[in-house]
Amino acid sequence: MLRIAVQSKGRLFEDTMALLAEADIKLPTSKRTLLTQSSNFPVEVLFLRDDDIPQCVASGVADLGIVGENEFAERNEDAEVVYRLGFSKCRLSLAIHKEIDYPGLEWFNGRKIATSYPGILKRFLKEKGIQADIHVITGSVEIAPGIGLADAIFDIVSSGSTLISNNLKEVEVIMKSEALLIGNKNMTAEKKEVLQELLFRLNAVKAAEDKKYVLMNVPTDKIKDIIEVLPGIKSPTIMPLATEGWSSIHTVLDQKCFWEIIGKLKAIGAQGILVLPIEKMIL
Ligand SMILES: Nc1ncnc2c1ncn2[C@@H]1O[C@H](COP(=O)(O)OP(=O)(O)OP(=O)(O)O)[C@@H](O)[C@H]1O
Ligand SMILES: O=P(O)(O)OC[C@H]1O[C@H](OP(=O)(O)OP(=O)(O)O)[C@H](O)[C@@H]1O
Ligand SMILES: [Mg+2]
Repeated sequence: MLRIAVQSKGRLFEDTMALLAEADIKLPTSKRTLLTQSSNFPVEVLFLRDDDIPQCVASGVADLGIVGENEFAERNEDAEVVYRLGFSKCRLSLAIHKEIDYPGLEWFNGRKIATSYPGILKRFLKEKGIQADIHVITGSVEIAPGIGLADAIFDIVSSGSTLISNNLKEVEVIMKSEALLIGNKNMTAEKKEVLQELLFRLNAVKAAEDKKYVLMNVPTDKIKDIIEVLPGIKSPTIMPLATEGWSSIHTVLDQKCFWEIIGKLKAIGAQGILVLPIEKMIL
């Protein structure tokens, strides 16, 4: 039985639970238990505040944890990154009042910086030789300069809208972050085996992300032209239609280049194009 520590509520909770569900790991839906077992896979889920997840995994109380890279870096605990999950993307940045002319990092010498990430900030400032005063605050960091609590902030930025609404501007990006699956370094061979199965499922889910299954009817004499514009996983499947001179082509397309390719297919003569979601993909 593998124990996975997951954020009990907050930014990571929904995407984490959705990912486990896509990997067909069934968990009871009633939320208020702190430890819950899957009914169809040998894992149990432990719900914690994200701050406590790295330590819990490093100490072996949990075998795995799903946590933001920022929080993992801040805690500096001895666990390993097992898989980069790709959601909850954000960055940790230094920001100052929007009207200040920013000359470069030396501006921070002698300034007071408010943050919930003192560990990462301290390491960064030391590496750059900047002497600043770190003021630890656990939330609403962006308000600090406006109320005279600090000259600058070091916090999470995603869209940047919190900075804008507090009259701040981002001047240095210190680290990029995404959700990570972290693991204890001393897992037993049995647990590692379950982890391999979990990773196999996560890979299948991730590989299918942003991919579409596309079916279309094409004039048989245009098949060669159509294949030239299709970047499918291998070669596309081609089947004759009942109507003489027509064929059906099936392939997988990346969402990113989807519209561009569909346009080209139509121009060549493809018709009746169907686009279906893909749940899992085993490569
Ligand atoms: N605006 C955002 N966009 C994308 N990801 C974010 C954003 N804000 C936070 N995150 C990521 O989600 C993680 C959890 O954020 P959340 O705000 O839920 O943390 P928290 O308030 O510390 O939660 P907890 O109550 O568990 O301690 C962060 O550590 C970060 O990795
Ligand atoms: O660049 P943005 O898209 O505006 O996102 C950044 C904000 O998101 C997070 O706060 P959250 O909304 O989770 O609220 P919190 O203060 O309760 O953590 C983070 O602490 C920033 O304040
Ligand atoms: Mg937290």
